[in-house]
Amino acid sequence: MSDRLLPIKPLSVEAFAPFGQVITTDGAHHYPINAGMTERYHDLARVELGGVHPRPLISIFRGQPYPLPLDLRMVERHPLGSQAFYPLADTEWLVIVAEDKAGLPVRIRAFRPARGQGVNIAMNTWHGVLTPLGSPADFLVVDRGGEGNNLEEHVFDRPWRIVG
Ligand SMILES: NC(=O)N[C@@H](O)C(=O)O
Ligand code: NI
Repeated sequence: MSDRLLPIKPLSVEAFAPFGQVITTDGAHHYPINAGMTERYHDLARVELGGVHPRPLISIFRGQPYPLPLDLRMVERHPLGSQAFYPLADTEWLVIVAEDKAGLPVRIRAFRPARGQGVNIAMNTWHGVLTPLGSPADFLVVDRGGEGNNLEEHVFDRPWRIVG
């Protein structure tokens, strides 16, 4: 039983700003295209592609749900690129991120996105892996491909318990 508890907060643009961007149409710059038949919500997040011969990847992650309370044992980061997740259906899920201090994750946060929200996790930002809740869910993922190692993991000596 972990003695370190982590509350879940609602995801907001402001709270997530140190970790990347919230992908949402709320407040986004948008304009009509295709003779007015389509509205473009433009340039919602900053895709970062670093390292050697980088290229953007578009994938679908079919995530299995995690139970709450959840014992978080590991966070990871991608030193060579950002990673965006957008749910393809109305899904309960968590976004777990942390600040970095001397190469270690600190001040961990757990956010619960609202319907219509996704995230773009900035390059080299500590985060938990994709964490659906309640039922399996598909997410569109945009991240970085190319040469080099783009994954660093940190295993906590004591897990953090994320409570509902
Ligand atoms: N490893 C991988 O592709 N997925 C993780 O990066 C994740 O953030 O879920
Ligand atoms: Ni990741």
